[in-house]
Amino acid sequence: MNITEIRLAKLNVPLVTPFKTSLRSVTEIDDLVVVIHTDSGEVGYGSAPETPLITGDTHQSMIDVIRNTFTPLLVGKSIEDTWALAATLQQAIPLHNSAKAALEIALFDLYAKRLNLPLYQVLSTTRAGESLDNQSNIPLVLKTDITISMNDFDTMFVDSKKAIAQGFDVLKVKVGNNLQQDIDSVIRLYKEFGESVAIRLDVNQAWTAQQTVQAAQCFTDNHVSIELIEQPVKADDITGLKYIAERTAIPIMADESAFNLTQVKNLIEQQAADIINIKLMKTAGLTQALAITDYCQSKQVTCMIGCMLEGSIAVAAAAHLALAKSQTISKIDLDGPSLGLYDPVHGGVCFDKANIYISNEAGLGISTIEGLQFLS
Ligand SMILES: C[C@H](N)C(=O)N[C@H](CCC(=O)O)C(=O)O
Ligand SMILES: [Mg+2]
Repeated sequence: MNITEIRLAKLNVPLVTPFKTSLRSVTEIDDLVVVIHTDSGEVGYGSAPETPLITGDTHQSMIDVIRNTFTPLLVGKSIEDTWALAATLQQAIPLHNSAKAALEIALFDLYAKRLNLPLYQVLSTTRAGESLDNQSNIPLVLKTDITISMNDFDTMFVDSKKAIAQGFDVLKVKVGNNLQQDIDSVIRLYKEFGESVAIRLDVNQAWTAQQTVQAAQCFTDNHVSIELIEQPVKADDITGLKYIAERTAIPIMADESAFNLTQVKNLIEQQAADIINIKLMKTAGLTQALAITDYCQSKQVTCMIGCMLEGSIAVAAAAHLALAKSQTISKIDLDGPSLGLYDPVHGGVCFDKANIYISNEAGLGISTIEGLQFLS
């Protein structure tokens, strides 16, 4: 099975409600879709959103690097060599993690189809040629949290109530607006809903280390139980993360500080983070995400599988990874597709509010995608 062509398309899905973090506010899922064609007629799908404030990648930068750098490296190559092709992609040029992620996902979709295995079974191996774990007894369902966007308290209250009514039992509450307002909103949300759901916070880098310790102390003083605080300080402020981790019992999760294995090792060695949020758009795809989960498993560090605001092609790959590495990835933040008004991707992984059902179809199992707008 040889690669003949790589086509690119846009795929947009309006959101049920605007997605607001301390970094950005958006009203639709906006993905670049990669379609890898082969001489057997089989196609592989991958996708990536643009998150320039986090990854530095825009759709235009992805289009340029895929067309100019990656396509010439892949066309004509055999899908049998997917592990080597992924290594070639990673080494070809620094950065461009989102483009690499979309391509790796499409390559592994094809590779798993070639092996006639669901992707999670392929990811249960760590490299080509290893025998597959017997995964037949694992349940093929994951439960995701849901993002509660950063808004005034009344809006966050309504959004939380609706999410709980839909069956979500973990709220990922976005904060990072104004410290006192953040603290007040979280305390009030906890008093309203803390009995029935877990509450995790994502600050998206908006607090200082001192503010984080102050907020954590307020939560403790008010008997507010917070599951974890995600990326409270700037991505490069590892000293700040360590300062916080030394002063609060609330687990601290690294997100924007943890793109690659080197950063993850440093965070864990320095005891600057308790939990690592793995996202394929940060790790440049599946291979480095596997290396990070293997390392975290060896250090008995818990991981979350996360996503950007993105649709169900790449998030399906993340769900397969979570299933393959469920011993280490015990927290799931794969709510991107559920935040959309509908899912244009059919077959394979089904995102049904809090539940993510993973099928045993080969690869990602995608049958059709509605509304793809191919780029010329
Ligand atoms: C969508 C997911 N629950 C989430 O919150 N991801 C963000 C980044 C999303 C973005 O800005 O696209 C995160 O964990 O920081
Ligand atoms: Mg985050």
